[in-house]
Amino acid sequence: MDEFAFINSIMPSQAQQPSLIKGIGDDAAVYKTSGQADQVVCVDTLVEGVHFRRDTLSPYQIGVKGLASNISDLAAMGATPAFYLVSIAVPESWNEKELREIYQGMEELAAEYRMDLIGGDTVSTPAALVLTITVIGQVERTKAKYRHDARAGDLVFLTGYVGSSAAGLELLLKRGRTGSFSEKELALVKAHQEPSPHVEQAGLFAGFAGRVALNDISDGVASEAYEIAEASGVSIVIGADSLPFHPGMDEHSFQQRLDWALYGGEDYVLLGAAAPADVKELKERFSARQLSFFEVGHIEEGEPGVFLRHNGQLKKLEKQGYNHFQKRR
Ligand SMILES: Nc1ncnc2c1ncn2[C@@H]1O[C@H](COP(=O)(O)OP(=O)(O)O)[C@@H](O)[C@H]1O
Ligand SMILES: Cc1ncc(C[n+]2csc(CCOP(=O)(O)OP(=O)(O)O)c2C)c(N)n1
Ligand SMILES: [Mg+2]
Ligand SMILES: [Mg+2]
Ligand SMILES: [Mg+2]
Repeated sequence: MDEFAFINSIMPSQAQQPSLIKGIGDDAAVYKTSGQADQVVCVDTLVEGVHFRRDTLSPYQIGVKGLASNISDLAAMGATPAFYLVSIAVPESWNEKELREIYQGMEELAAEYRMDLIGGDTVSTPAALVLTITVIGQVERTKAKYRHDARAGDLVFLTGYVGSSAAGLELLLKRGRTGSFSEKELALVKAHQEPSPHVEQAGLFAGFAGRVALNDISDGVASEAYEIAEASGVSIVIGADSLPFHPGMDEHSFQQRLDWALYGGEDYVLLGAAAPADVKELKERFSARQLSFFEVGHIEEGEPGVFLRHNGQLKKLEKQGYNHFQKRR
C-alpha cells in the first residue's frame, strides 16, 4: 500500500457543501465565507519515532516544528495563519515539564504570526507521543494558490534552500542533539529542528494578480514536483545545477546534496510555477523584501512527470520521497 494511493482511495466523489472550493488534494482545504476572505484549513501530525526522536528534537523544538510544518501548508496556499488547535496523545514516559515545553515552542512561533490557540484534546497513549495540529488561516477571496495551476511554458522556482533538513537530520542521527557541531553544521541541524514557514513569501504570492501554482516541500522536491505535475497535467524539468543548497552542505558530494534535496524533505520552502513574465515580476518583489527566489526549471506539455537535467542529460525521476506506507502491503 502507498500513502498517496490510499488518500486517493478515500477521496469523496462530490462535495455536499456549495461553499467548498478545494477539499482533499492540495496542501490545505479552502472554502468560501460571507466575508472578504476565503478560509484555509489543514491538519498534520508528528509522531515520536517517525517525525522526531528524543535525541533529534527537544520538547520545545517538537512544538516549533509541529506548528511550523502546519503553517507551511497554509503558506503553500498563499494564506495567512490565524488560529490553531492541538491534540496531544501522551505516553507515561513524558512528564509535565516536557509537555509545557512543547506548548512553549508552539506559543512562541504562534506569537510571531499573532495566532491564537483555540482548542484541542488531551489523551493518554501506551507508546509514542503524538502531536496533531490543525491550523486555520485566511486568504483574500479567490486568491488562494493551487497545485493544479501550472501550465506549459511556465518557469519553476523555489523560495529557499533544499536538502538542508535531511543533511541536518543525518548529523543528528549520528551525534544526537547534544553532540557538538561546527557553525555550518549547526545551520543544517537548526533547519531540521526549527524550520521557518514561508509566510511572508505566501503574502507576496497571494497579493500577486498573476496565476501561480504552489506547493510546500515536506516530502522532497521530486515528490512535491510530481504533485504539481499530476495536479496540473504537465511535465516538469528541473535543472540539477540550479537547485539552491545551503553552504553548510559544500563539503558533501554533489550527488549527496542532490539526493537530500530531491528525496529528503522537511525543508518547508515553497516550490512553484508561473509564466516567465510573472516570474520576473515576482523575483523583483522578492528581491525588494530581501527574500530568496531561485529559478530551478520549467514546465512542458506532456504526460505528468518530473525530469532532472543533469550533465546535459534528461533523466525521469521516480515519484520518490517520504512515503509513510511505502514498506507496507
Ligand atoms: N487520512 C486522511 N483523510 C482525509 N484526507 C487526507 C488524509 N491524509 C491526507 N489527506 C489529504 O490528502 C492531501 C495530501 O496530504 P499530504 O500529502 O499530507 O499533504 P501535505 O504534504 O501538504 O501535508 C491533503 O489534501 C490532505 O488533507
Ligand atoms: C527520527 C526521524 N526520522 C526520520 C525523519 C524524516 N521524516 C519523517 S516524516 C518526513 C516527511 C514529512 O512528514 P509528513 O508527515 O509526510 O508531512 P506532510 O507531507 O504530511 O506535510 C520525513 C522526511 C525525521 N524527521 N525524524
Ligand atoms: Mg504540504
Ligand atoms: Mg500532511
Ligand atoms: Mg508527507
